[in-house]
Amino acid sequence: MAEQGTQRAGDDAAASSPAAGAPQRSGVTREAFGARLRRAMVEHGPLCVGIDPHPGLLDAWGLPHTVAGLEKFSLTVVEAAAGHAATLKPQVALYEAFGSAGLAVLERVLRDCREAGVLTIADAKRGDIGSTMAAYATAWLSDDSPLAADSVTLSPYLGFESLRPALDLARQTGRGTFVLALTSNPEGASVQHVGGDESVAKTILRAVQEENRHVTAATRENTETGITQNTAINPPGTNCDRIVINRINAPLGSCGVVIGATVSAALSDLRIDLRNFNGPILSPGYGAQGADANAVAGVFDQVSGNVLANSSRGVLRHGPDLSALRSAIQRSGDELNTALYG
Ligand SMILES: O=c1ccn([C@@H]2O[C@H](COP(=O)(O)O)[C@@H](O)[C@H]2O)c(=O)[nH]1
Repeated sequence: MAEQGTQRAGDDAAASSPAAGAPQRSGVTREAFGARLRRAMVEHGPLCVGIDPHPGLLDAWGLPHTVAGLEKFSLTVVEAAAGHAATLKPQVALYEAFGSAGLAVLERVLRDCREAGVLTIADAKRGDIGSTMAAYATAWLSDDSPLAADSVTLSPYLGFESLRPALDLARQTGRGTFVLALTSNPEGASVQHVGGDESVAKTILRAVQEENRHVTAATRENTETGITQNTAINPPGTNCDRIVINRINAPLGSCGVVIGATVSAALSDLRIDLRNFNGPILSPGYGAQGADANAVAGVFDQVSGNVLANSSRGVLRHGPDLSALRSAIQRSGDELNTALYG
């Protein structure tokens, strides 16, 4: 993990103080997740590679359905993706399926990512009443936990404020959260699309935006004054739209959302305006679920610089050969770069 910077753990672009009442941690100095993610996206582009060791993929890779097979699969993905994608997202369920030995493999994966400097999103989709939520928060977001990741996915359907222990601990330890807002699966509509103009999804987006309120002023200032061109994505001389350049460089909050690349119709039906959204948007649905890079760009045209598009099976099917897998990751990253940043 890149533990650069000398800010107090959890500080974002502008000052923010740890929420009162949240547990104090060991005080490792770590730059805020939003800032670390922004840098990773500038350096490596908007691709998140999912580590989803499905039984069918283990078969396709010629690996046994054992803990050894799980480990070989996972570490191959880490090796192929490190330095070629902004983040890695292990799907926690597929490790839990192997019991405690599977979780030990996940601990190793998270540790290896940290050592390789790759940011992680533990896709655990946790959500519970506040007192239990505190234990989930400790597991995924505290410095001392063997399962600590850079960020974790959260389900707000016990009420957004039930997530408070995780939101606060993430801020204190310089980690991040991704809250489910509009998931990529069709069944999500029966909960998330309810409420018309005041849909459940819109309420979640508003709550997340409020969590990141301290980045708004900095973003506006950045857009008005102009900023350094992102030379990794837009080499000097590239004729790019200045707004896109600014979006790519704009500060990101550390609290993000999950919005599927498959929900374009819902975004317009529910009249959701993402223009001022100030956090990262993790977008599954690219690849195996049918959305291509242009579809991702179309869904998020107002906020392209905030998008982290996940592909799991779409790239994983190119393994087990390391160079074939890495090439697939690079191809996906390149097509997303072109589609989202022009
Ligand atoms: O709305 C959501 C939230 C999470 N996911 C997860 O992302 C990956 C997608 O895998 P693919 O193979 O690229 O389809 C998987 O881990 C899901 O649990 C999602 O798909 N949609």
